[in-house]
Amino acid sequence: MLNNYETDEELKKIREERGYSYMDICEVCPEKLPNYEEKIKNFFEEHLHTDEEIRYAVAGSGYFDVRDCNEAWIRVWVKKGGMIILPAGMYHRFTLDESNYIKALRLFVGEPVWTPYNRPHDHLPARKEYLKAFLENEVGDRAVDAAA
Ligand SMILES: CSCCC(=O)/C(O)=C/O
Ligand SMILES: [Fe+2]
Ligand code: NI
Repeated sequence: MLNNYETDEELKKIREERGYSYMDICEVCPEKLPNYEEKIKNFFEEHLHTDEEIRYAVAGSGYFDVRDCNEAWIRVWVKKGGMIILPAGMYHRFTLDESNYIKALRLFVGEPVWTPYNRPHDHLPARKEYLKAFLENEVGDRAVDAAA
């Protein structure tokens, strides 16, 4: 469990291993997040980014929704001490849970780019590379399993 994100050794190791040079804090609640209503609406629009989205919950909790290979939603409940890494090009959305509050570390490789591309944005290279790296492999794996 993360105690102090500025000194935590485990987090330091993850940052070094994965090259997460940038880190800041994002608090999601009406009092702390400027333009809260607009932002929370945008977070819940299904979108992708051209880089990884990395969030580490230091307080509160929230839901990250992603889709399985049949397009069904999978809800990931990220709570205090939990980390999520969404690959570049993976569609997702975010919403708060009943606690109505999350304080998350945002990590990034280099200068951060937070631009969301709402679905559909299948023509982006990041989307094509994501499909190639994850979904095509998975289909390939199943074909091998079926033949075994
Ligand atoms: C928990 S941080 C707020 C959500 C966010 O930054 C984002 O990009 C959701 O997709
Ligand atoms: Fe996002
Ligand atoms: Ni576009």
